Formats: sequence, C-alpha cells, structure tokens
Amino acid sequence: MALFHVARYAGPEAAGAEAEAEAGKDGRARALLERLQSQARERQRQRQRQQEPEAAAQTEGAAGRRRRRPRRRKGVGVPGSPHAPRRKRPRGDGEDAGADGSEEAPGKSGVDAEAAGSPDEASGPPAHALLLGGFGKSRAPKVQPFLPAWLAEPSCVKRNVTEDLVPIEDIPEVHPDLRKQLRAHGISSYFPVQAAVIPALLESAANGFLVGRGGYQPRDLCVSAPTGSGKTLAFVLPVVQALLPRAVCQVRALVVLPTKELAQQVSKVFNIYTEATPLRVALVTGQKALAREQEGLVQKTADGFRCLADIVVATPGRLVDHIDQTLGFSLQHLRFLVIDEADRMIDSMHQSWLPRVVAAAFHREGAGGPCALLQRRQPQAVTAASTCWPQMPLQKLLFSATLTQNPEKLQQLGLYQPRLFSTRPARGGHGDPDVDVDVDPGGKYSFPAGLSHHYVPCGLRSKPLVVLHLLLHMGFSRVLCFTNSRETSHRLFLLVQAFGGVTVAEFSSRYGPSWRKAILKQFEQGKIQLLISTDATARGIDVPGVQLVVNYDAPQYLRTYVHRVGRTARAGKTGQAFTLLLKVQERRFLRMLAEAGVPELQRHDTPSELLQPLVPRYEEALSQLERAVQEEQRRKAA
Ligand SMILES: Nc1ncnc2c1ncn2[C@@H]1O[C@H](COP(=O)(O)OP(=O)(O)OP(=O)(O)O)[C@@H](O)[C@H]1O
Repeated sequence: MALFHVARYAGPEAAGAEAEAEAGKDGRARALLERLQSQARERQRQRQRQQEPEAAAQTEGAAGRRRRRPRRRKGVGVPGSPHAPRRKRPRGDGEDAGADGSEEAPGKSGVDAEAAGSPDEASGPPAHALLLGGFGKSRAPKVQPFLPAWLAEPSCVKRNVTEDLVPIEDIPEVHPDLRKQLRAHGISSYFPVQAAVIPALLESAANGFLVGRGGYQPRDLCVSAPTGSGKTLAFVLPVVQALLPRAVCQVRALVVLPTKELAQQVSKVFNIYTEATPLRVALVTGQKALAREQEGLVQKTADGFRCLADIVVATPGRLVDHIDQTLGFSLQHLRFLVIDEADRMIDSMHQSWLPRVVAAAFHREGAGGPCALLQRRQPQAVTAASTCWPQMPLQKLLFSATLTQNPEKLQQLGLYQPRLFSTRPARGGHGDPDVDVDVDPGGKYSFPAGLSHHYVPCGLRSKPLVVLHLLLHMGFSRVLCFTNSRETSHRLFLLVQAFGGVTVAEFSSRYGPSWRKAILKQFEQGKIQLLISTDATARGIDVPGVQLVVNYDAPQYLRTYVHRVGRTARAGKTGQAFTLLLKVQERRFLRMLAEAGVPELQRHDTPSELLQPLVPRYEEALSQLERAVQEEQRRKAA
C-alpha cells in the first residue's frame, strides 16, 4: 500500500516520514521503498539545483509588480488542480497579452506561470509525488484520436501549382474532345490535384456502369487541396467523360454545393465541357421559380416523363424540393454524387438532404417495373448472392480545401471504402491530430504558395481608415473585404461610398440573387475596386485577379480564414491577405494561425501620419453615414 501513498501537498520530508513508518512493517517493502525514496530525493535535489537561479530571477522580477493571485471558485481549486480557474480571457482595456508577459510563455497556461513564480510553489511536491498528485505542472496531454488508415495515409498530392504541372498529353486517358476544350480555354497542363484525381476517377469508371459479377463497386473519393488549386476541373472532366456514352438521358451526376453563386459557377464549368456533347446540365438553386426549374428537369410525355438533364448542379434545399415535388424527377440512375465544399455540406447535414438523396437513388420499383432487373441495393457485405445481379454503383466524391478528418463526421456520409487525396503529408495513423477536429486535426491546412499573410494592429475607430489607406495609398485595384455581419458590411459600404474616390459595392444576403449575380459580374470585370462582403463569398467563389483580401473583422474560425484568404493567390498567382486586429484579438488570432501552420504572418503597421491626411474627409463621411443610417431606420419603421 505504501507505494500508492499520495503525498499531495506535503513536502518531501513529510512524505518520507510517513513512508518510513509504513516501511517498518515489512522488510522487503522497506528496502524497496528506501530505494525509491533515495531516487526521489536525488531527483528532487537535482530539480532544486536547476530551479534555484530561475526562482531567484522570478522573485526579483515579481518584487516590482503587483502579485497576481489565482482566483478560486468557492470551495474548490488550488493552483494547478483540475478545478483551478481557467486562464483569464483578454480584456478590452488592454489587460491582455502585453500586460503580463508570463502568460505568453509557450506551453504554459497563465495559472502555471503564476504557480511557477510563487515562492510557496517553488519547492513543489516531491518529484515522485507529481506522478500521482501533481496536476499543476503540465498541460493535460491531448487525446490522440486513432484515424482509420485511409485518413491517416492519404495519397499525397503535390501542392505547387506553378511547378508541379503535368502536360495535358501526359494523361492520354482523357478524351481527345475534352483535351481540345481544355486547350481552347488556355489550359495546357493539369494542376497536381487534377493529375492525381482525374486518372483515378476515370479508372474507376472504366469498367462500365454495371457492377456485380466480375465487376466491382468503385471506392468513394475524398479530395483535400488548397483553395484555387483546380478542384472543380478535377471532378468535371472525369464525370463528363464517364457520362459521354449514353443511350437515354437520365440524371447520372448530381453536384451539391452550399450556395447559389457557387452552384452557378460550377454549372458554368460543366457547360463549357459538355458544350460539344449531347449531355445536358441543369441548375437547381431556387434562383428561378420551382416551375421554371421543373421545365429544365423533366418533360411530360404520353406514357410518363422524359428526363432532360444528365448532370444536375444543386443547392441542398432546392434539391430536396424537387425530390419531393417534381413528378418524374428520378435519381435512380445516379452514378456520381459530388459534394463540393464537403466540410460545409457536412455541417448542413441536419437538413437531412443526404439521406433524401440516397433514398431517392436507391428507390426500388415493384418487381414488374421496366428496370426491375437493374435495380440496386445499398452497398453491403459482398456475398455470392449480392454479386448475382449487375448493379449501377453510386460513387461519392468529396472536395474541399478544409476537409474534416473527423471520422465521426465523415461517417455520416456512408462512404464506401473511401480513398483520400490530400496535399498534407501522411501522419502514419496517429501523428499529431488534435482532438478539436472541427478546427482541424493536426492543426494544419495547406495554403496557396503565392499567398502572403499580414496583420495590421489597429483600433476600432481606425479600421475604416486602414481599409481606405490600403486602397488609396497602396494602390490595390481589386480588393475583397470581409466583415462578420451584414450590418457591418452595409455600414462600411455606406462609409466608403460617402468618403468617395473608390468604386465600392456590397455583397450580402440583404440583396436578392440577381443583384448579387450582377455585382459579382461587375467585380469580375474590374468595374468595382472594393467589394465589401459577408462570408457569402468566402467559399469557392473564383474571381480571377483579386489582389488583396482584407479581413476587416477577424474571422473566428480557422476554416473561415482559409477560405476567405483563398479568394486571392488562385491558380498559381500571387496575392496578399491583410487581417485587421484589435489589441484584444491579437494573441488569440495569431496563436490560431500559428497552430494552422500559416507561413510567416507579417506585421504591417500603419503609422498615424499616414492616416492623418484622410481624417477630415473621413469625419465628414462619418456624419453622412449617421444621417444615412437614421434615414434607413426611419424608412424601416414606416
Ligand atoms: N490546369 C489549369 N491550368 C490553368 N488554370 C486552371 C487549371 N485548372 C483550374 N484552373 C483555374 O484555376 C482557378 C481555380 O480553380 P477552382 O475554382 O477549381 O479552384 P478550387 O480548388 O475549387 O478552389 P476553392 O477551394 O476556393 O473552391 C479557376 O479560375 C480555374 O479556371
């Protein structure tokens, strides 16, 4: 029993005395105990020898400043215990990172740092007791989730879209007509993600559409590659090629995306590569009335319905509307289900769009139906019986720049023997994945090589001035500026408009789809210098030539940062990202990015002399903004 004695808060002598009394009962136990004690004392002496100079320095440093005591909750909490108060959040009055350097010590919580500086704690419990009772000295180790092999060991994709190009001729499996189209659109080489994914997808489709005896069920694919690395073409080309040979028009590919604008963008790419083929693409996003969309999907005939689309690009809500309400809209022949921006789509799983799609895809007619023989069943264990009938497989393809590696989340998608293509290296099954898999296990996302990251420390009132300074003095001509709310977007827009000298527009859900479409088009054409937007344009939107992304409001989540800044430096180009940070945000934000492996975040100071010349006009613009807001509020109330 002596071995399990816990000398929690007593010094080494107390622990030693008690242990000695116990040891007297049994010779062997005593000998063992003595040996352990002498080892522990030796360790303790060594520790003290190391700590003496540090303790002296800390005592000197603490003498001149207010000694901070850890707050205790009622009845609980000794420093370092699991119940000890958490580290204080930075406060707006500047009592943050800079106020106490000890809080900044890497790997030490505030409580730990304080404990280290306290003379009471300096001697600490004996080293051997720390094993059982010393909670305070180290952070609890992070739980290391065990990733399934397919997630832990992905097929690695190169990241550099300027150097690791693969000439079009080097992938002869791609149909000559598609290669012709690629060249016609100025594409002579594949980006790395395309060079990896296109052959793999074509290979899985090469055995024809039917699986069963002699065939096989193709594996589902997940692709995680940086923003602007060409993921769209990585699925558009093989899907179009796989669907080319067809007898009857049926919906055989369904692409689901989170926003109308993204769906529109992807359907445009499909239209380019199906232009010279009989394949038809339908867009169902709710931008048109349901009846108008139905006309593009099915046609009533004398003996039923005729399908009018081979490829459907949809947003989840409107897709479910069609599954429910469009007579003759069938997904029974679905071969590819592409889920773009997959991590975001997983977040919207509560809308149950995926079970509805899968149920529609595996819907079975009665035994007397025309396709009764070819009806398919959900993937299941392979048995002699299950391979008797030829079946059309349904292959799921997931794409994202920030694909989650949370196996529980991915499990909701019901993937079949999935295979992951990733620009991040393999971690051998249990590398350093973080528990907080929402943020990203391992804390690393890939960023485009040509992107440089900056942050601008500034005050709340000077934020609009910094944006104006970036535009007017630094000469950026196409700038996308993100805020965290519609309200902020709108007010910043009104303010910049009132300031003048910059062509500015706003993009948010305040406006209808057709207005937003027009704004994006003007921005693409270079008619708008500054587009102020909510996160509605943060994902997937591809506007060539965006030079600068400004995070007017710092994004709260890493994923949001990755997608926002990914609107620039696309397709191998260079671009800059500036994040405006209030003093209170600085520490948390920089730590978040450091954990994400963001390469070198440069500090960009804007001295007040640079902003000063803008101030008189800015003050005027502020009063105009005030009047405009009051006017809007009056109109709203009326
Ligand atoms: N092989 C290529 N050669 C030249 N340009 C290409 C090539 N492939 C794609 N592009 C261009 O690169 C840009 C970015 O492509 P895409 O929108 O597919 O990126 P993405 O990886 O889906 O980005 P995001 O994650 O932000 O959605 C597009 O303008 C596209 O036309």
